Amino acid sequence: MAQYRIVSGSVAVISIQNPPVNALSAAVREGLLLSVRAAASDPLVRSVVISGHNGPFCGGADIKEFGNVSHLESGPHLVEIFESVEALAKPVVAAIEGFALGGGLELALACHYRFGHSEARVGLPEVSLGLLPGAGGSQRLPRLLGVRAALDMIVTGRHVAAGEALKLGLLDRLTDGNTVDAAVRFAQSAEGKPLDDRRLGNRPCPPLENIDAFFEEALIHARGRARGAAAPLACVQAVRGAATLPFLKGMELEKRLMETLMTSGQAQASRYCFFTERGAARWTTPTGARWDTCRARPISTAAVIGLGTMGRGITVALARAGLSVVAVETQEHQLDEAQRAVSRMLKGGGGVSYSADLQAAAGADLVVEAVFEDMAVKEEIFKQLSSVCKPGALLATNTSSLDIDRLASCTLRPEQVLGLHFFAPAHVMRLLEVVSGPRTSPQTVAAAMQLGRRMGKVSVAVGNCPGFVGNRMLKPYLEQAYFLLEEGASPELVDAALEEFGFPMGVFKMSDLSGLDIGWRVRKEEGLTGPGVTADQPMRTRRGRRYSPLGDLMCEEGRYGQKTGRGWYLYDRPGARVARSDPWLRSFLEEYRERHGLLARRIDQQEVLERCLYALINEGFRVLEDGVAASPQNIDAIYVFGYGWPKHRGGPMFYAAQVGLARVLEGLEKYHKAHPDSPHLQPCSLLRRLVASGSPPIHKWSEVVKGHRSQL
Ligand SMILES: CC(C)(COP(=O)(O)OP(=O)(O)OC[C@H]1O[C@@H](n2cnc3c(N)ncnc32)[C@H](O)[C@@H]1OP(=O)(O)O)[C@@H](O)C(=O)NCCC(=O)NCCSC(=O)C[C@@H](O)CCCCCCCCCCCCC(=O)O
Repeated sequence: MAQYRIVSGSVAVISIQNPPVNALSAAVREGLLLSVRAAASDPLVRSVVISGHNGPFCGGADIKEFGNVSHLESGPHLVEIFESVEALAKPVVAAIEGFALGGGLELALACHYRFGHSEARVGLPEVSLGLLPGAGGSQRLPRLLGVRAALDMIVTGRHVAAGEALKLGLLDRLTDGNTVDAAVRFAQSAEGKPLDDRRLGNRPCPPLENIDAFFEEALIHARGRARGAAAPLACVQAVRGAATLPFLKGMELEKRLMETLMTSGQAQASRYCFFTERGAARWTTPTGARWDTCRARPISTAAVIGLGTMGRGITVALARAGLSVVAVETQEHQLDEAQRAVSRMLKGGGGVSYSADLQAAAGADLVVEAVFEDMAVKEEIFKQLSSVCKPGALLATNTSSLDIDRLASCTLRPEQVLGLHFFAPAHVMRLLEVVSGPRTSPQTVAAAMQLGRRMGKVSVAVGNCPGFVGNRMLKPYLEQAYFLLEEGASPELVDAALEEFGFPMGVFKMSDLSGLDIGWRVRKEEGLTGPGVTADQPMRTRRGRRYSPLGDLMCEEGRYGQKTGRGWYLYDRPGARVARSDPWLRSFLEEYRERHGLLARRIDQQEVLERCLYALINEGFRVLEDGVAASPQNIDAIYVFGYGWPKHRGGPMFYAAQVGLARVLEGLEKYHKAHPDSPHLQPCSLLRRLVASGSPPIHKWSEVVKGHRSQL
């Protein structure tokens, strides 16, 4: 839909009307084209302003139409509309408030002038949807900005603030006032002036020296960052077309590349991630609590207990969300250091006060305990908090795996106790697992979810079990990686397979980064290693199942990863980041295999991927079956935003659907037959039931899950 009105006697104002983001749906495209034609044919109209109704200019093409080719093809095409806008013989001014993104910016590029509000932002983020700007953006933007600046915007998809856009020449003018009024005044002043030179399709791209070398390098750079995603490479190709081909030829190239991307599995996966991220806000718990029926009590003050790395990050995240925070650290020397670190991160005080006394938490609406992962210490703190804090205050623990219900039992307000699993660094990472125990009230979940949103996090409501969702699924993945080393693989081989798949870091590099000692401590607490294990126990079996002591042996050697300069890889010094292969490790693994009578065999990347990923996915099905996650989409959001799962592969559960559930089941059956002592490879019953019911699409899985008792 587009509104059409004439103002000041000669200016046609066309206003895109499709809340909330004024996306270019078929109806909008229809309305837009009709309005442009009306303006062209009306002799009273001497100029045109295009704006967005009620604020935002336009969020781009309607992503909801992308899954359906018949939707895409109904109504006029964007390319055709934008050609008519550019060809209009009357000046057309885009009045950009809020944002002009994707097709929205492409529309503005087809206009002859661009006016922006000083707080607007513009960008071509199609790459993050597995696409390229497919309505002329890849051809017009380089003609306006030059190849370098345009390529940067198109390949990164970043949003550019109005001030920068003005400097780049992307916007012609900024205003702090009413953008449409300013654009109307300007349009009138431009009436009757020549427009040829304002039509970007008529302009050549500003020349660039050593063009071939430039694009070769750009391609190498993009390939290095793409982690297997095709869209960034297609973006480079399209911009190269803009730099080397006449406009219409460039448009043909853009169209060809777009058609390939649009129908790809990667674009489907990226689109799925877009909606999954937003869908997490519409949380439900199988106990009946829902986002739209629970009123959240507002939180305006918070206390953070424990100012180690996590506590500092959480303090920063809460302060940036506008909360008044009291940061408590009972160790005086740590308190000073933490205060300096937090102030540095916040670039000043930022509404944070500090105390060494737990009593300081008395007035807070929410307390986040962030001491180290020790149940006894946490229990003691929760006992104290229960009496110190005001009635109604929520008590949260930042933990990656401990039992929320046990902590709730230490208090007189179990319905107000929950887990907030932040990911390090807590002020940077997007994911927050909001963990409710069996007694946590829906209002408590609602308040935490709302707070997560204020902090800019993708917050996912999950149930209480060891490791919750993310770490619970990570365990079988890590376990298979260790087993593969025992069987003949090297850390380099395993990591290469996972990095080629698209993870930013393979499992062994990740383990070096986070510290091998963390898992060692957890295994000791679980009685899998350490003094509790009697000498007569076989080293490679625990509780009747296969166990790899490799991680424990590494820690006994003092190899904790990057922090000690040695782990699965070698580093130049403790704390250094560049991983090098370590000959010591090679001999260590050889000796280990010899000692345990293990014959090293040739392992290929496919086996690495299948063993590690299928074991993780299998646990994901168990998580669904147990009701610990409300949907496969929630699991995928957790993996994409917290564990580096590549967006262009959609998340583990989406990936399973894309590979084919029958194939995943078959793979698990094969590996379980070969490794019967590894229960994580035994296909779970939900996966079997889904396959038996014909592998329904992912949004229908919940129908098969239904009927199962939930723990959420
Ligand atoms: C805009 C935002 C920055 C706003 O953020 P905010 O936080 O305010 O709000 P939300 O993100 O929560 O969003 C609110 C609400 O709106 C929904 N939504 C947002 N954007 C869109 C959209 N573009 N389309 C549809 N819906 C949208 C969102 O889902 C929320 O609703 P929900 O119910 O989920 O809560 C932020 O939203 C944002 O960043 N949006 C995305 C911006 C973006 O990426 N834009 C680019 C879109 S892609 C594009 O524009 C492509 C064009 O370049 C060209 C298209 C040409 C097509 C040609 C096709 C040729 C191929 C043919 C295939 C041939 C097949 C064959 O061969 O057979």
